[in-house]
Amino acid sequence: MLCSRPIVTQSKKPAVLRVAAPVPLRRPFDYLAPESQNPDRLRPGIRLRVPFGKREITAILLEVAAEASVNAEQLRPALDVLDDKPLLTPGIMALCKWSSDYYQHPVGEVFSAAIPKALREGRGLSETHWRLTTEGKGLPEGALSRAKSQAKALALLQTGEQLPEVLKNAGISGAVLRELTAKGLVERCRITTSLPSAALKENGPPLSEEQGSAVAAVEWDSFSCHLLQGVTGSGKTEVYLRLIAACLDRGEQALVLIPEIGLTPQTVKRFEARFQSPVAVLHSGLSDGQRFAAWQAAQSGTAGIVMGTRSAIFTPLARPGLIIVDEEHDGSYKQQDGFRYAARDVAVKRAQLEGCPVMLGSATPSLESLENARRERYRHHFLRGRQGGGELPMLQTVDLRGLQLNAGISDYLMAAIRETVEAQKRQALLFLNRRGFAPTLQCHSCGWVAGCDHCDARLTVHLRKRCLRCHHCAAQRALPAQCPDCGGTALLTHGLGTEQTEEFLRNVLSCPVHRVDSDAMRGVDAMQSLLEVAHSEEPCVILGTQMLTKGHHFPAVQLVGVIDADALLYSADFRGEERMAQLVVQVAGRAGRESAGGKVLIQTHYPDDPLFEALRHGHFESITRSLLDKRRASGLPPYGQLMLLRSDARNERDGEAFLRAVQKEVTGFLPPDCQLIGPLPSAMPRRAGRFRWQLWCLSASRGSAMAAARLLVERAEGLRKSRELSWFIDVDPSDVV
Ligand SMILES: Nc1ncnc2c1ncn2[C@@H]1O[C@H](COP(=O)(O)OP(=O)(O)OP(=O)(O)O)[C@@H](O)[C@H]1O
Ligand SMILES: [Zn+2]
Repeated sequence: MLCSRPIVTQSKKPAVLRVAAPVPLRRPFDYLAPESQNPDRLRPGIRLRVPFGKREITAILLEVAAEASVNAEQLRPALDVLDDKPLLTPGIMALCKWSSDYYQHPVGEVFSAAIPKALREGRGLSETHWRLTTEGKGLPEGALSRAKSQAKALALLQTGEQLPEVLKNAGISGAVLRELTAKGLVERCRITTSLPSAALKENGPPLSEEQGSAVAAVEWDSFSCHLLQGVTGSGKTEVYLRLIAACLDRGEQALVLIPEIGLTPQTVKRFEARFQSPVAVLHSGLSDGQRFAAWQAAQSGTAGIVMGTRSAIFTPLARPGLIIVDEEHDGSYKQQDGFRYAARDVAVKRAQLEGCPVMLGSATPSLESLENARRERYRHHFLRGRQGGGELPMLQTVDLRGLQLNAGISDYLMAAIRETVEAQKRQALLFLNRRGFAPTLQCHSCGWVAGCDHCDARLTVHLRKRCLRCHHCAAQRALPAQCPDCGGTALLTHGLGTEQTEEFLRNVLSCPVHRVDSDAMRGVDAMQSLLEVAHSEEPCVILGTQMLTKGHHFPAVQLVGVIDADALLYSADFRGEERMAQLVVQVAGRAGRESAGGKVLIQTHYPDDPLFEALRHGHFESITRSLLDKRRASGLPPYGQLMLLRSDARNERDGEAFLRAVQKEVTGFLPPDCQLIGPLPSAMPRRAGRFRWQLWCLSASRGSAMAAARLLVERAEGLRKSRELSWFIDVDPSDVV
């Protein structure tokens, strides 16, 4: 940090502490060591309190350097050293530095992703944890069952040592622990690097040949990347469980990424049924205290298994041994704001840095991963058949041309729904990727259409809440009774949403209809109660958006209907077709998971489209092959590396002008295999009152892409711009619209 007066006047050249500070600037900052500080304590990965402008902040020590990057006489000393030993492991330190460089994001903000809030605010780590005494371990089962809290504490401690925070989060008070201590059953001890338990609570089923060879192919102790392509219900999770068992057996920890919070309770339950070792869970739905506890359990090594959504990839592990990324194709692995990383790609990098195996699993792998497998960078394993009694469902298209539709449903689909819920007493799952009642409201007298004042978009009619809502910004207003232009009272709705189909089905069916979309499913609990319904196996219809496609297990679903496949067919994004194929295969995969005779009906006006043709024959591989050919011809990912420089401004032309200026600055300096395209307006140019432009940069190699990213950011930072214009770089964007 710069300061006008010299603070240090020692003759010997003082050590320079280079830190990552949690500020939006793309560079590290230098400080002097606090006076009277033991230099042995100054190891990379510890936290320091440092002055920053007029504030004090917590920063992470990156390195002790010999030379300052500014005049050494201007350095200010750090105020305090907060940790005796590094909070972050060398693996995480290297990962954060790589991510900051690769995604061109400020290093301090990247480090913030790796540390829970409590620690960023300077709180200390626990130095002790609780464990059972010899007497506690010997206690017969059911002892203390009358003292509920005490019994609960003992049960938790039976799975291994526990941090005070973990016990507190489980509702166990200090008083309970004191009582147990007085009885000589538990004790508090300093945290040692004990190994997590490798014992199993239950053995899994004997593996199929394909499962067995995927497990056997994983070599330990060194980096290797595996792609497990297994049809829905083929036993991918069983492969993960076996690998985790082997990892725990080696005294190492496994990190498992899953795409959705909604999937966590289910998956955690399945893992906890298998292993003695505690599972530390990290996702965005946790309180700060819960997050702190889970993070510590991972970092100290007490949790053998660490499971979480996207950001869990930055959790330090005392002894990393295995990384698993389930549903690796899922869009939620890409962060869409701030630090825009792709957790699947970061996971592969992390495995490489930590020297451990990583397994990516999916029924519908991304084209990126398939191409890596084809080039033999990843080892490719297949699970081709279903396990556990299910058979892959039959897929059929329903030609909608000329057919009468009720709330989007043809008589043919309706008959199949009735057959399923009324005759077979099973469940039907219907997929419609649009929430609300209808996407358009129009005046029948003058043609007025309800549009958003802030976006280039129409407002969606939500009949139940009697309002119009923009699905792109937060705008909402009451449903008008009259046309605001001509006063006409005949207002029509066009198009279809889940609310409308739900209402129709409720009127014609006697069984329950459950709607699953982000309006109906607020919070983790809503999904849990839906899953309870699904597992109760009562005949019902489950109607929902892509929330339904996320790997949930619906044992009683016999019929899957895709109501409007055409809506998926045309997309402004070059990944549109890939997503559509993944979505259809995933949603189809919910049918017939535990019995034969599952059926999938896809309603479309284009039954001859080659995509449907291939899907009908169950040829996901032939679809991906033809999609890869198209990408190769256009040089798009995975054959070229894409990044976008995006701007966002209140004035219609500012963003374009800014990107043009950047383009001019870098022209002639980019690596020869990089190509700039644009500036182009976004597919929806105005959103939430701001105009959005993008400059594409397509590179033939990763090395050039990284060089180009650095240059683009450096030049963009150097340009003058209006205060209300903002810009950012998106490396490997998942959405380009
Ligand atoms: N080798 C096996 N023998 C018998 N049953 C198995 C075997 N492997 C898995 N199963 C069972 O088959 C069912 C599906 O397995 P699993 O959940 O592992 O599949 P998956 O591929 O992960 O499914 P998803 O489509 O949700 O990704 C489960 O009920 C599981 O217990
Ligand atoms: Zn809007």
